Amino acid sequence: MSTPLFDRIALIGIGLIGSSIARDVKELGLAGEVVISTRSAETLKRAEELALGTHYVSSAADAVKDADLVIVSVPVGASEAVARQIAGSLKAGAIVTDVGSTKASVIAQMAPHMPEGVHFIPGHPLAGTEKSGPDAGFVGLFRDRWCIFTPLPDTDQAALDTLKSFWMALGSRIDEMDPQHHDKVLAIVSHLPHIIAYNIVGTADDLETVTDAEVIKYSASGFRDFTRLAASDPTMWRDVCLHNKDAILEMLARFSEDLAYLQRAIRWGEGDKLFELFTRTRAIRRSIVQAGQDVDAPDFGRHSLDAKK
Ligand SMILES: NC(=O)C1=CN([C@@H]2O[C@H](COP(=O)(O)OP(=O)(O)OC[C@H]3O[C@@H](n4cnc5c(N)ncnc54)[C@H](O)[C@@H]3O)[C@@H](O)[C@H]2O)C=CC1
Ligand SMILES: O=C(O)C(=O)Cc1ccc(O)cc1
Repeated sequence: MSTPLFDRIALIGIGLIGSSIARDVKELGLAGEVVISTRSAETLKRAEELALGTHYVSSAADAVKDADLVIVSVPVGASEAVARQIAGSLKAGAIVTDVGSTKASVIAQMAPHMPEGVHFIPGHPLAGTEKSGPDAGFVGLFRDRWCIFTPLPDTDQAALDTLKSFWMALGSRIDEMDPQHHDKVLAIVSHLPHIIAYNIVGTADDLETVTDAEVIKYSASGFRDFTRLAASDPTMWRDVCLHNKDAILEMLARFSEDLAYLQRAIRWGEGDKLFELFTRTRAIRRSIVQAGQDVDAPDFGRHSLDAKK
């Protein structure tokens, strides 16, 4: 148990990410009170059954009253609606943060509504799974994972340090980035892989000459990896695509060009070109593994870590 960092934390949205934060806060004793609010009554009831917080309220505005830290964990397209709901009830000096997968759009949606004296600090934990909802969260999700902050130019350093201490208490490694740069980096390392996964699984489903039953029966582990990503939450990923449009389209254009190069090399039997690319990409995988960031089957790996405690 740590000393509480905050008297009262408000969690707006209690799905995979919000509920994982709640579980860590409870396990580590990081807050005196944890007030939970979410859009649907059914999810709020489930959060209460799981005892994720200390108070459960249907209104986001009521939830943030007197909160020292407010964490918004909703699909990025809902950011503005939440900012509007909470703006008038925030306590002076409160820290408001989010966990959204895109940053420029979340800032554009939320910052204009934040009152003077409230510290709005956008954040993004690079940790998750393909699952969603309050049952999907677990203790330790953020351990040894990066959490990237994209502070605004006038961000208060003391508030930023406090927020960093919170995420470090959850075990995260901390980085800071410009929001536009964040959105480009994430477009290639996270958003494109999901889009490619949705696409390849869709293509397999549409084939006339190979049945769905054969795809399921004979799916090799490479295809299975894609199906895991392609099982990710449709609302969340629709919002990511719509709210990081420019960076995703830029990366997709590069990707399509490179795919055409590969297609041509296969057509013309240019084995040396294929061999050169496959050798280069193998080295990237090896450096990821060497850096200790091999995160195969992240959810199962994490659960087994927890089970050993
Ligand atoms: N799933 C993942 O692996 C990761 C997700 N993220 C980001 O975290 C955020 C939350 O994602 P998850 O927890 O995975 O989603 P989730 O679908 O598990 O949970 C979303 C929660 O938001 C609530 N919600 C939706 N619209 C709302 C509204 N207008 N007002 C209040 N509550 C609302 C839902 O009731 C639910 O409790 C998203 O912005 C996502 O981009 C960040 C890192 C990883
Ligand atoms: O499940 C996976 O492999 C993920 O990549 C999880 C994830 C999804 C979205 C994020 O913004 C960060 C992490």
